[in-house]
Amino acid sequence: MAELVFHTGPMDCGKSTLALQFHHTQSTHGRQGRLFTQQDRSGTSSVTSRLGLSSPAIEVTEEFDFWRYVIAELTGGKRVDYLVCDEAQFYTGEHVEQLARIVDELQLDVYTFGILADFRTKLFPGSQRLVELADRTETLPLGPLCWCSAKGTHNARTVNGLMVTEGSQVVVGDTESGMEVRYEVLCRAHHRRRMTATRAKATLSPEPLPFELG
Ligand SMILES: Nc1ncnc2c1ncn2[C@@H]1O[C@H](COP(=O)(O)OP(=O)(O)O)[C@@H](O)[C@H]1O
Ligand SMILES: Cc1cn([C@H]2C[C@H](O)[C@@H](COP(=O)(O)O)O2)c(=O)[nH]c1=O
Repeated sequence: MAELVFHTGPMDCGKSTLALQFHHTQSTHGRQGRLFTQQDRSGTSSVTSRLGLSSPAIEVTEEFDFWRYVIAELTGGKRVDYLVCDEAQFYTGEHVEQLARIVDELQLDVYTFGILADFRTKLFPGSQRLVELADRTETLPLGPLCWCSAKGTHNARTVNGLMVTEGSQVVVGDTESGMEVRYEVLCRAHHRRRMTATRAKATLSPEPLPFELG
């Protein structure tokens, strides 16, 4: 049975690396797939991993229709066995519905990769629809650590090291330090308390209590 799978986890947990590995492994076993992305950090139509791997990909614009694309490929005599879709959080609900139709009616495997929630802990529309429709949602086992060494689970957006909680849902960016606007993965407790690494360094040494008074 073909499957729609959603591989998720916070930023910097290895999703794009796994997407490229899936594509590579399947293609070396004679299967023919297509790689998709939307607004990759590199600014190019490609899937890029922080491990240095990258591969050209088809850009999923708002108007892009996965169903029409696959039907056109198949009726044009091309072979399509599976789809690998990175940055799927940015896809629309309609995109995800098209992917589910491809799985059900064409029996093609669709492997999607993306973060679940934004910097305010709200689900992205594409991720929400994937959780609703996917046959399986898999959380990647490894991931970045919060500055306190707990497992990093929540994506924070920071400006000069301070966490912000207002702004556009989509601002393409990275977790690299040294940038004015960047992302930092925190544990839930420190995300709730807006305690980024910079703020922790400035205010806590060592952290006096595991909770806030008042
Ligand atoms: N130099 C390195 N050596 C080993 N692993 C690395 C190195 N640089 C990055 N990584 C791994 O790559 C992961 C990020 O991979 P990436 O596919 O870009 O993540 P995502 O797509 O989830 O944002 C990091 O969590 C880390 O485990
Ligand atoms: C939390 C959050 C992230 N983004 C952007 C930042 C990156 O461009 C991607 C995530 O990429 P990764 O491969 O998982 O590292 O999403 C955003 O636009 N809004 C957010 O709230």
